[in-house]
Amino acid sequence: MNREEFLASWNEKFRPQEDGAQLPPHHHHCLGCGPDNPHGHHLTVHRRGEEVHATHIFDERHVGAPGIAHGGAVATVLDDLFGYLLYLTGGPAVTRQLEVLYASPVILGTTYRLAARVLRAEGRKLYVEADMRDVEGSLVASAAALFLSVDVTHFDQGMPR
Ligand SMILES: CCCCCCCCCCCCCCCC(=O)SCCNC(=O)CCNC(=O)[C@H](O)C(C)(C)COP(=O)(O)OP(=O)(O)OC[C@H]1O[C@@H](n2cnc3c(N)ncnc32)[C@H](O)[C@@H]1OP(=O)(O)O
Repeated sequence: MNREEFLASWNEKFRPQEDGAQLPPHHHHCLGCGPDNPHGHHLTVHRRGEEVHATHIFDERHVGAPGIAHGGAVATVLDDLFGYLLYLTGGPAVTRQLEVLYASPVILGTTYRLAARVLRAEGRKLYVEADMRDVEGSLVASAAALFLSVDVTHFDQGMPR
């Protein structure tokens, strides 16, 4: 996909998304949500009111200590979920700062529920938070991040020359 096609597909994704809708992946090879990335998490995310929700099971590709998800893999999923809030706020932004609290080990092969929301927006700054819970509702991890809105030309930096 060249730059123009990529840009067109991204603009299409920013159309208003109905409550309950499954939101589109950032792109097909995104580490968090791209369906065509064999190393990725293949996150599936829905809009729930002013939040975005996902259910996720970490597997052997994400192992840190035996049987337990790597903290970086957990951070990846939380960061990517934040990237879905951009469909609600309506424009591209990137992570400037990310803080993760690991409340308890994330066990491979276990279902977790994630939710993220915008706390506040100040100019280009978007303050967001997320939590990840087990099916009983106990908190296993939470995250807070600052996203900064960017012009689409930001993504030109990664385009093949
Ligand atoms: C061809 C097109 C295709 C499009 C296709 C799109 C695909 C879209 C995929 C998305 C997928 C998402 C997936 C998950 C999200 C990632 O993973 S995003 C990837 C990881 N993040 C990055 O790569 C970002 C790397 N960092 C940067 O590029 C630059 O630092 C940034 C974020 C653009 C900011 O640069 P900058 O604009 O020069 O920022 P700067 O002027 O220093 O600061 C701006 C303001 O923020 C304030 N600020 C900065 N840091 C802080 C802080 N920690 N606390 C408080 N204030 C702060 C500054 O004081 C300043 O305030 P003002 O002076 O304006 O009042």
